[in-house]
Amino acid sequence: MTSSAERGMPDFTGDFLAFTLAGGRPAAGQEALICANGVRATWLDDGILRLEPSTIDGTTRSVLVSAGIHGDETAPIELLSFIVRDIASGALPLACRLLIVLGNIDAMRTSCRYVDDDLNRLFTGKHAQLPQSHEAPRAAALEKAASDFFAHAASDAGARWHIDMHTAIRASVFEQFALLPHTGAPLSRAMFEWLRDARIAAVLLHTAKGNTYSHFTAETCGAQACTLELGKVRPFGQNDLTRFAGADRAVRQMVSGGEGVEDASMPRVFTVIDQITKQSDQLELHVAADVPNFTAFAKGTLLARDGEYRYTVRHDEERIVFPNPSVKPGLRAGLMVVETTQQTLAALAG
Ligand SMILES: O=C(O)CCC(=O)N[C@@H](CCC(=O)O)C(=O)O
Ligand SMILES: [Zn+2]
Repeated sequence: MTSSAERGMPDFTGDFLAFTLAGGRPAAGQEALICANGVRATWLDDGILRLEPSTIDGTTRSVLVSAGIHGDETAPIELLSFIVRDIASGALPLACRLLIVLGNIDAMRTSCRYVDDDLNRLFTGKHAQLPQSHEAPRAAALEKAASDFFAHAASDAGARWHIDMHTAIRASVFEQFALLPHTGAPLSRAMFEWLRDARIAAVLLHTAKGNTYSHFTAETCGAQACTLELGKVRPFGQNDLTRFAGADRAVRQMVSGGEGVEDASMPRVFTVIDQITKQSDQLELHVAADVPNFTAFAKGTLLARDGEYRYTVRHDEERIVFPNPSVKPGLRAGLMVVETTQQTLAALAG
């Protein structure tokens, strides 16, 4: 194994995003490099990189940080590539085993959410039902990479983390929010405190199993996992990365083992009470394109009709998240949530 300095920069750590988009592969025998501070960087596959500190013991955390599961959600992809650069150069100390994943590379190349199918609907084995889909092998590869990575992790639940970074199609009442998968495990106070430190304003609690990446790592790998929505979708190079400073700082703090900043309030919490599922191409969603995520609707409002199906607001107030009539039939066209901040925060496990 040679050091990156011996080989001369740039290597795959200098600009992991550019290297990945260009379809770069390390030369044979050059897949593992020793970077600054003795960090070992191992290129595992397109867009998949493992970084390890020089010493690892039974308490070392294992952290998966991913971006670009949707190819057009570019800001977190840029942030993640800068984190790789800074660890490799020594500017950011590394205190955990770290798996970096850039998700849907072909969709990134064409600035679209996906090529054939939404990658974030193909995890927990769903890819096996769509073997012809362009995204199916990628979902299988990402599942395997996560399983292999966490197979060598400390067994303590607090030692396994997955942060999956996205941006959303619409604006949002809460510009930055998180979604937690539903696995039946108790909600983790450590996760909520980290989300607070990341300046996440709201947390959405799923109440049903999903096929998302964070659901897979939570359920199958025992990770504390979340999906972050950090702002709006924009093309590469058009992001104001200062708007992502809170999450960027919190991810850097997690990987370097630094202390969080406790000067923000806990996020508000919303729990999913129903899902509007697209039954057919007849779906009418009565939510205009400029209505932000988490907009509230009053009891009795008709929000969707699709053949015989109707969605009418039942609670005094319900908020809609990710309304999207353009999804494929059978998929989620909107999530309905109600606020549960008090009871959720009161019940957090220590
Ligand atoms: O803006 C949108 O409509 C979608 C943004 C996005 O990609 N959200 C994730 C959320 C994952 C989850 O439900 O936990 C997704 O839809 O995959
Ligand atoms: Zn996304």
